[in-house]
Amino acid sequence: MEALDYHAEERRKAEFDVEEMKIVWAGSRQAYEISDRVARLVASDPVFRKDNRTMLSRKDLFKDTLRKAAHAWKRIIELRLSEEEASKLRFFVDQPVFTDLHWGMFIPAIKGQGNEEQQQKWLPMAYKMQIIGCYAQTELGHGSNVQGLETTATFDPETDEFVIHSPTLTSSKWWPGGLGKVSTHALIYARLITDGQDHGVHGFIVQLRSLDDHLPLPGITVGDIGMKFGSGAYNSMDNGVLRFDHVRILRDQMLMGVSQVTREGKFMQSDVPRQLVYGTMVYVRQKIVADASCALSRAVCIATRYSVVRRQFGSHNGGPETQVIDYKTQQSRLFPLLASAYAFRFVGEWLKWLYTDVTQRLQASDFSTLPEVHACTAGLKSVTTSATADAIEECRKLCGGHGYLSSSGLPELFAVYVPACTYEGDNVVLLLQVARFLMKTVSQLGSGKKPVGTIAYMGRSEHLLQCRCEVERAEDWLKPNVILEAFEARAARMSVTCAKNLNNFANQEEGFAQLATDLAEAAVAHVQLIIVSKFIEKLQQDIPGKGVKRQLEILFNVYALSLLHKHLGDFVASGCITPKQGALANEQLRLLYSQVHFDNPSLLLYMVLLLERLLQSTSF
Ligand SMILES: CCCCCCCCCC/C=C\CCCCC/C=C/C(=O)SCCNC(=O)CCNC(=O)[C@H](O)C(C)(C)COP(=O)(O)OP(=O)(O)OC[C@H]1O[C@@H](n2cnc3c(N)ncnc32)[C@H](O)[C@@H]1OP(=O)(O)O
Ligand SMILES: Cc1cc2nc3c(=O)[nH]c(=O)nc-3n(C[C@H](O)[C@H](O)[C@H](O)COP(=O)(O)OP(=O)(O)OC[C@H]3O[C@@H](n4cnc5c(N)ncnc54)[C@H](O)[C@@H]3O)c2cc1C
Repeated sequence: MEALDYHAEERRKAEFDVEEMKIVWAGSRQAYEISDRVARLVASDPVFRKDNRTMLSRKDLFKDTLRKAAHAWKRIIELRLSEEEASKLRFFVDQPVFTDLHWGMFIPAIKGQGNEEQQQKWLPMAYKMQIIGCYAQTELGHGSNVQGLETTATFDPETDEFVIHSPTLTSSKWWPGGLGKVSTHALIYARLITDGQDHGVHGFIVQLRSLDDHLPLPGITVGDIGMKFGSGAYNSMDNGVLRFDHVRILRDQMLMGVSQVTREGKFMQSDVPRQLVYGTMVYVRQKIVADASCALSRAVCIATRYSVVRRQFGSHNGGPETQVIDYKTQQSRLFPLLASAYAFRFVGEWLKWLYTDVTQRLQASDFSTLPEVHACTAGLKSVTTSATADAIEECRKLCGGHGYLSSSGLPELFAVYVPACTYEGDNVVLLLQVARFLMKTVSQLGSGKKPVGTIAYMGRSEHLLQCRCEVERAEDWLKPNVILEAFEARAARMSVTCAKNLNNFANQEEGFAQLATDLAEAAVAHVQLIIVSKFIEKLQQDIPGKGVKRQLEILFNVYALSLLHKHLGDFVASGCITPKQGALANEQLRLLYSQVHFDNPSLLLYMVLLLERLLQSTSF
């Protein structure tokens, strides 16, 4: 049977309403219709072809990218696409490009950290792309440590200007996307200095290139930092280097939404947390979580199609060989990745709500949820991108030799995706931010301050430290409340144990440094609990369509029990489950794999109905 006929056959065998499942994956009927419409637009437009990407030189790849970006912008204007449709268009064009940073960071930073006048001045030009901006924070010497940045912005009261300067080689801005060739402006993060006093890092809008001839302005040295990981991949982006030699800008080019400098040079810190200067990073981190489910679904789609079609060994009496998807080892490697795509999809939907909620609260000067939002965006960005990067590599291996061919789509997907574990915050550094939040919560347990939201379970830690999971048979692991309690108990015990061990150190900072690995692991346990709990909440919603909810329940159990199996040591060491109960969980997982199998290609293939047309535009 031809591969495509087989797929059609598999779809017909689906035990659930594929059309309704597409809506679940998209988030809503409207979102699905937008995705489908934009996917067809991209797949049918030869300008957006992708099959030649890995064969182009860096220069031709970059020209091709600019051509695509210009064509995309033209189509957005012609078709009057909404911001959501435009964002989908960028997603399906599927090539890192300077507009990611213009729309994804430069504009959000002005909206989040600029005052009203600055938004009115800069946003209309940015929306019309009369200026192109980038987000220039990282330097050669500092990326993770933002407070270590060296670029200076010194106020000159004589002229009512800031002098932007790169005092050292390590203060050179290094990495900003869009900086190397395209951007006319940059959002520069620099040390604000007034009257000899250093007020820490703040944002400044600085013009880099002439709007007439695009040449660098006086005092500006700017260029591209060169080839990056793999051919094609992120080399379509002009990540750049930038140095300032006493460049003067007007005072009103400092973003003044969070803090201000008066005409007299007085520094004014608004009564808002200084960390709002980091707000753009929080915004992108929550977007990256949703993007993880998309990248993961692409890889899993390719690996499943291969696994359904590929046959190897097992022929009897000249009959067909065995489909590799029937091997238990193939299932145990592939199906948890399929389940993870859904898990990340749903937690990404929730995180988008959490971010929208905090944005509304900030407008009312309610900063109460800011710490939790920081912990959730940092932790979920870290856990989902690490898991997705590992999963893409696993999908390559699941496809045997063909997975290593560029035409499979996997090498390029891997090379484009893996920097997500680094940009927008190194994943370990972000886990340590989550750990800081957890330790602060545990330290306040006795204070009467009741933990709420995603950390509410910590308020039940006394119970959780004693509880034993009520599992006597494998099928007991199919109960969401049993799974949830196991994950809560594991996370609570790991955090409380770290907090107790920290008390053995006279100096908290020293303790935190010595216990950093345990703290990072406790952070992972907390974040995985959030993902599990949001999947359960999704299943508690009304989910229409024959068999759809049943399939999602199977995927939930595959996701949770495969994590439990992978981290069994944590669960058993923390006493919440016994080795025997762990074995029962693994037994249940095996049973689930056989259930997922019969629907898996349909589950997968409907997920890629949007992507299928795009995959056909590669040569895979
Ligand atoms: C029309 C066309 C449409 C097209 C659309 C296109 C759209 C595209 C969408 C784009 C999406 C994705 C594109 C991705 C591109 C990525 C490109 C990459 C960009 C970058 O990488 S930008 C640079 C990123 N850099 C970092 O992330 C740096 C990481 N480091 C830090 O964040 C900080 O240094 C730190 C948090 C690690 C430490 O900060 P520090 O000031 O030292 O603080 P601490 O002392 O640790 O903590 C002090 C207290 O502050 C709290 N805190 C810290 N951070 C935050 C925060 N962000 N929010 C709130 N609170 C925060 C911390 O918890 C402490 O609190 P406590 O005192 O404990 O109560
Ligand atoms: C493709 C790509 C695009 C990028 N785009 C932009 C952009 O547009 N704008 C921008 O400003 N930046 C950008 N960046 C830079 C990016 O934000 C930084 O690389 C990132 O924040 C990591 O910082 P770093 O490179 O200094 O790594 P480091 O922090 O030096 O990390 C190196 C190692 O040190 C470890 N480490 C560091 N600190 C600690 C600690 N306290 N405890 C334990 N371990 C620690 C890390 O875990 C890691 O293993 C981009 C980077 C990439 C790869």
